[in-house]
Amino acid sequence: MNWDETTGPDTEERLVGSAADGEDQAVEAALRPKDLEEFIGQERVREQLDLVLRAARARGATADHVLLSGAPGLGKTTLSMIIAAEMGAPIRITSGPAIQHAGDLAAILSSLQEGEVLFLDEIHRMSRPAEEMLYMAMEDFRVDVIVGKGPGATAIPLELPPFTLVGATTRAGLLPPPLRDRFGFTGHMDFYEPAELERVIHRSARLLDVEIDIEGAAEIAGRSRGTPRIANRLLRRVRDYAQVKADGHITREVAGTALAVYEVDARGLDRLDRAVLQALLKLFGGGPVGLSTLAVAVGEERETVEEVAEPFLVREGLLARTPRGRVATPAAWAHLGLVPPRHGEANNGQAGLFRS
Ligand SMILES: Nc1ncnc2c1ncn2[C@@H]1O[C@H](COP(=O)(O)OP(=O)(O)OP(=O)(O)O)[C@@H](O)[C@H]1O
Repeated sequence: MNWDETTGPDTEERLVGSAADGEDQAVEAALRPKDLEEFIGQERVREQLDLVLRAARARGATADHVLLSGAPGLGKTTLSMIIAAEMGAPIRITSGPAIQHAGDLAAILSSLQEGEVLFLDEIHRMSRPAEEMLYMAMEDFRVDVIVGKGPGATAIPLELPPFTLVGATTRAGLLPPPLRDRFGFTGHMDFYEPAELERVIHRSARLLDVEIDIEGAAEIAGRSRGTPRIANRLLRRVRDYAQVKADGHITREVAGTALAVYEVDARGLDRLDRAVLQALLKLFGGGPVGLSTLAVAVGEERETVEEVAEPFLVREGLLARTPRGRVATPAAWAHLGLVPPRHGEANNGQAGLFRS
């Protein structure tokens, strides 16, 4: 697995990675729901946002600033586009890392039209000076543009048209409180339930003109790690398999066999996830074992194990991070079909024998 110092472990090649890859970007535009009605799941956020937008429309005002928090691929970009569509407003899309200097932000803000939605993805990764400029822009629709340098520098105030900022972040807790407080509405997006992902898959299958039955969609949904982006990606890979190896129709069997070929198991674990679990169970008797030792055992970087594999394993209740090290849960033994060593049994590397 590649490692990029600026962005962390490269997970793009993973079929179950939640970041968008090139193919996702090309297809996602066609699969995005266009209004709140079409947006599946996230009932509470949807209902609250519906009220915020209806009220703003009734007042003839620009909608309040909105903060969306949640893991990648849960629909934050989609929802920002829906906000713009529901308000009949244009949208400008940018991201925190793209704004290196306050001047970059000033250029964007000063070119916004009245009522426009500005979507700022990864807002927690914006530079500090830009962030401070954003405070004033959000509150007073005004920025101070600094002209010149040193003692002779002067701040020229610039009025902005009212706009709606939609900020997206993986964790709202990462935002400085002064920024967080300037959002009128914060929506937290949760992972999706399998039944909701089934609806996402049926909808995407319809749009992609793919035949799929109820059990086929359920099989893909169960392996999609609660994430619509992954559900759509798995659907496309299963469609390929169905076209080449079956009659194009996706059944439970076709989906199961296809995803076995791609090494995505029944719970959505891929090869890396299973390698980590297998090392933990078979080599270390279920732990506790230190992260670095575990990483060496699977031949990966420590950061890859910690940031790529572990979050999902922890979320699934298969692995626990404890002060003494990583520990497998009973569910991990069951998932890999292994028997945990009995209490007091020596951990001599023989633990974790396969059940016959
Ligand atoms: N509620 C939903 N209903 C149907 N499809 C959805 C839903 N949420 C997301 N999707 C689909 O999942 C894909 C990813 O969504 P989106 O790009 O909005 O995620 P994101 O949270 O903005 O991800 P990132 O943080 O990586 O930018 C899109 O193709 C979209 O169509």
